[in-house]
Amino acid sequence: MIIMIRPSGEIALKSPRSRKNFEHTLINNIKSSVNVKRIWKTQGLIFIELNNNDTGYIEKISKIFGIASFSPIIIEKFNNIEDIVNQAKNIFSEIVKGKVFAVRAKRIGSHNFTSLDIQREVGAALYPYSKGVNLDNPEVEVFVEVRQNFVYFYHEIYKGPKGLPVGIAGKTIVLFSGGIDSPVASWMLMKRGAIPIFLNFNLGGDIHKKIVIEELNVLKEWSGGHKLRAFIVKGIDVLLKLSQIAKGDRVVMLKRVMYKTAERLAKKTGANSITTGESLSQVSSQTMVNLFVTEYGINYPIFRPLIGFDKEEIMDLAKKIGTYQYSIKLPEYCAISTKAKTSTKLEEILSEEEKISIDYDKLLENAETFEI
Ligand SMILES: Nc1ncnc2c1ncn2[C@@H]1O[C@H](COP(=O)(O)OP(=O)(O)OP(=O)(O)O)[C@@H](O)[C@H]1O
Repeated sequence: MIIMIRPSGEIALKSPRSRKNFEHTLINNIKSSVNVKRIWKTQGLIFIELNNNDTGYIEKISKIFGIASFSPIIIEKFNNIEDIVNQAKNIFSEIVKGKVFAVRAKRIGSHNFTSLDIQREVGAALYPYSKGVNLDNPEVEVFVEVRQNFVYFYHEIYKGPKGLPVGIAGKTIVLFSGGIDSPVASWMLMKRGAIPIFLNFNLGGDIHKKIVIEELNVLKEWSGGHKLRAFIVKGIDVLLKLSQIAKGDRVVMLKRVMYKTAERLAKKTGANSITTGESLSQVSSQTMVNLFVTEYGINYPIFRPLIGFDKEEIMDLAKKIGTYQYSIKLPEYCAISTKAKTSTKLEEILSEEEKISIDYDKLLENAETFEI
């Protein structure tokens, strides 16, 4: 089985050096995601020959970032247009049976026929098997692409997720709660080529951990075969410390602890950013002023890809990604009691922070780590 893969349009627009690098990463990701016997690249397209025992390849390829679309194809050599017509008849006569169809032809190279000739002649050859031709609204589209002395036949085009290949953008630390939003934020960074390293503060024991792992397994399917690393910190130890400070400040303080731990982890792992699932004004800890106080003094860029999304949009994406069904099982953690103030004061938070003296390195040393 041969698949023709069309990389995201964005890749073709890069400078030759970046393009080569992006295509190289994409090829490696494809090799790590499906069982490939042979892979080659020509004229901006990637071709793979799959080992026959790879089942579910359509679902797998449709989750590799950097791919715009793909088609299972049959490649043949030809001497003249009659060869092409005969081959098309063999391949497609069953497929157009009882259906209204259209032939779409493309041609690259020099030949003594045009793509219109191919459309006309292949159309005429298939017509007797079909229910008729309709170029505007066909039930089946038959594609014939002539490239120099080869011809490609296909009738299916599957969508890829577009974006850029995972790995081209370096690593980001994702503050990963297990709720609906942070898995979506992780997916969006992966879509732009980042490798996520997950940092979770466990606030709900084994149930919390189980949900986090289930979600990571779903995200793994989108990772282009990259290993995903996760760190699970004992969040309960932090909650105990927070009981010393004013109730209304606790949520923002907890977030500061998470950001600061993420900063340490970024240094340790060579990541260049921190990613969160925050969306402006979604809850009281995500007001603009609270985001300002939360990230004050953090020296890494903080990516919040969901900042302008409303909850419904985020939920729709979570369903598409596949994490929603696990996220909704996460219980609300009310252990840090009362809601955050909508407007915490930076000076107050900084002086309270001194009181609680947290050893961030120790939090990481004691974290449970695993790789998926
Ligand atoms: N226990 C946690 N461990 C790691 N990061 C967390 C944790 N809780 C929250 N975060 C980070 O802070 C962001 C905002 O969390 P918050 O609980 O305020 O909002 P949320 O809308 O419920 O987010 P989510 O749906 O991701 O849980 C999360 O998206 C995540 O990036």
